[in-house]
Amino acid sequence: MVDIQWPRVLTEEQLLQLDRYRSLLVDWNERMNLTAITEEEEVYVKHFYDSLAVLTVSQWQEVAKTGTRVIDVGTGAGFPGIPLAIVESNMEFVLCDALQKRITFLQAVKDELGLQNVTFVHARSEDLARNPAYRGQFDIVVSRAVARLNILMELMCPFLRPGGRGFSYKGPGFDDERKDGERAAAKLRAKLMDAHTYLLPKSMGSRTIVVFEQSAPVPETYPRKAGVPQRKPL
Ligand SMILES: C[S@@+](CC[C@H](N)C(=O)[O-])C[C@H]1O[C@@H](n2cnc3c(N)ncnc32)[C@H](O)[C@@H]1O
Repeated sequence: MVDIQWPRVLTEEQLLQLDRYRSLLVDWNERMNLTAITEEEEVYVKHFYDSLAVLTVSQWQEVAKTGTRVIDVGTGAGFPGIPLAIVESNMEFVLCDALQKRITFLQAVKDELGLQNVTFVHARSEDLARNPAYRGQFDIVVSRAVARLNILMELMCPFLRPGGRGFSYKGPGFDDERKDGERAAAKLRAKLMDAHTYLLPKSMGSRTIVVFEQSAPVPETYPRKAGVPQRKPL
C-alpha cells in the first residue's frame, strides 16, 4: 500500500478494498485494455486519490448524505465511481459505460470487494438518459476524462434532478473549455458554479473539478441522438 494523505480518513477495510481493486485492475489489464497506469504509486495517486479528490469540495459535501444517488458517465475501469462507492458506502452508485468488456471487469470488482451500493449499466449515456428510470433521477453526476466540457454537459445534465450537482474531472487545460462549457450549460438549464483546482500528491501534477448545478429539468430535445453531441457540440 502507498502512504498518502487521503482527502478523507479511510478505514482499514476501505484501504484493503482499494488495494484489492488495484490488484484486479493490473491483473485484468493483461487481458484487456483498461488503463495505461499500472505502477502502484501512480495507480494510487492518479486513479484513487484523484477519484476521491471531490470529497473535499464543499458543493459535494452539501449533497452527500445517506441514500444520495450518483451516476458516473463513461466510468471505464471504474473511475471515479468505484473509489467513491468504497468510501461513500451509504450512497447509491450507478456506473455507466458504452463498452461491455469494462462492465464485465467492474462486475468482478464488485463481487470481489463485496460492494453493495453499486450497479452497472452497459449503454451510451445519450440512450440511457431517455430512459425514465434514469432521466432526472440523480442527485449527483460525475465524469472523468470522457469529453470536452461542452459535449460532456449534454451527456451529464439529463441525469440530474433540478438542484442536483455535476462534477466533471478535468486535466490542467480546463480554461480553454470554460466558455464553451458555459454556453452549453445555459442551453441545458444548468449553471457552472465553481472550478476546484488541486495538486495530486507525490508531485504528480494538478487537476480541476468543474462543478455545476441543474437549475431546471433539461429541455426534452436533449440529449440528441447518440453521437450527435460529439459531432456537433452545443
Ligand atoms: C478515456 S475513458 C475514461 C474512463 C474513466 N472515466 C477514467 O477516468 O479512467 C472514457 C470512457 O468513456 C466511455 N464513453 C465515452 N463516451 C460515452 C458515452 N456517450 N456513453 C457512455 N460511455 C461513454 C468509453 O467507453 C470509455 O470507457
